[in-house]
Amino acid sequence: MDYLPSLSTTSVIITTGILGAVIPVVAIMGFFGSKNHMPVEGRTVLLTGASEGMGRSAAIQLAAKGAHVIIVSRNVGRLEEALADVKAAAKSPATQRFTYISADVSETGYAARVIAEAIAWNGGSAPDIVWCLAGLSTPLLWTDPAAPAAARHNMDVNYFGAADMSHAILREWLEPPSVPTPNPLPQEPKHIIFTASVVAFLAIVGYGPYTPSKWALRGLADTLAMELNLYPATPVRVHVVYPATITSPGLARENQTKPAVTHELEKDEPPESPDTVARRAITGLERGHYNVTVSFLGDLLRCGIMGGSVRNNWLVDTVLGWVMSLIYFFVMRDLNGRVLGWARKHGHPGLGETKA
Ligand SMILES: NC(=O)C1=CN([C@@H]2O[C@H](COP(=O)(O)OP(=O)(O)OC[C@H]3O[C@@H](n4cnc5c(N)ncnc54)[C@H](OP(=O)(O)O)[C@@H]3O)[C@@H](O)[C@H]2O)C=CC1
Ligand SMILES: CCCCCCCCCCCCCCCC(=O)[C@@H](N)CO
Repeated sequence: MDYLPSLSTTSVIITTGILGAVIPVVAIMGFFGSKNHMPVEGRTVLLTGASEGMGRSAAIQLAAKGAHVIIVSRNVGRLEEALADVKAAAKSPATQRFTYISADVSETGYAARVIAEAIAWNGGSAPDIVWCLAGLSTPLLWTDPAAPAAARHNMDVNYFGAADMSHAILREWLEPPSVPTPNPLPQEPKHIIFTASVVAFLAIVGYGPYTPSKWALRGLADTLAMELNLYPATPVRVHVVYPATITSPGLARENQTKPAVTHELEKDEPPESPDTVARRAITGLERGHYNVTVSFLGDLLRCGIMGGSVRNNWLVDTVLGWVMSLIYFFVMRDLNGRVLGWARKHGHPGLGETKA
């Protein structure tokens, strides 16, 4: 039996027609929504995982917008190099401040130390925005002997590294006022930003050690999005950014273990540079988006799995969600068919050798 047919032309025509009706609506709504929901000029931003890749690009772009910037990662040499580039991008070099803090986000207790050092450096005030970008991916088939240990490490860095930071910074931001003020002035919201991946919308073969750590971030963010309603006097916004493939040093590292069949399916999503992904993520954050995507495909995937997540635009997200329930009939036949076809062509992938 040939493996299942790929996307049929009918489905493409239907999809194009529906999206052709929706896209102008999206464009018009985007045009009128020009308020910046995450101003950074004069505010302090702390970014973990910002000495390389998307985090380094985001730090540079936020410095260019006037933010004071703290970058956090392990390797001091790379931190110093990245900080030089961040400083060079400053909008107002005479007044903006920059520093780095070396830390391993997989270590228990790192976050409290980093926040304490950040507050000491920042004149006694906590950072206004915290963006957790530190992460890695170890793609392996789940039967690979190295998969369980890789899964635990990916969870330690990608999930617990961000979860512990969100716990530490929320305890700073949500400290009850020493003197209760009956009518506090409206404050510019603080922001906690997680960085997941489109595989947290659509799981792909070969990412078993990685994908659950990014789905876990969605679960925590959705919980906080509801829980933060308990603190109306100190507004905090939570966001999750969902990149697809980024041509970063991390991509080169993960490709060393990535199964060939994973490469085959990933070809459908064109890779983007760290600068492009960071720029699109910041645009989504400035638009006030909760689940922030960096491509139209990513936004379709977002709408295909919203559940109780905060919507960016109820009308558009609902319509695209309906469309996606139709498209997924064809997409999942295509993706699963290609994996089945791969098995027919290449045979049993084996259980033994581990590349990690
Ligand atoms: N690359 C891709 O295709 C995709 C990446 N993502 C996600 O986007 C984020 C950025 O990815 P990418 O641009 O590829 O990043 P890179 O892998 O290129 O860079 C990772 C950064 O995080 C730091 N880091 C890694 N591990 C730790 C750790 N344990 N503690 C502290 N810092 C750490 C690294 O510095 P150091 O080693 O010195 O600690 C470096 O600054 C990650 O969360 C990733 O999972 C999402 C989708 C696709
Ligand atoms: C309309 C709907 C069409 C759906 C087509 C689906 C095509 C699959 C694209 C999967 C891309 C996976 C990128 C993973 C990036 C990542 O997180 C790793 N590089 C880890 O760093």
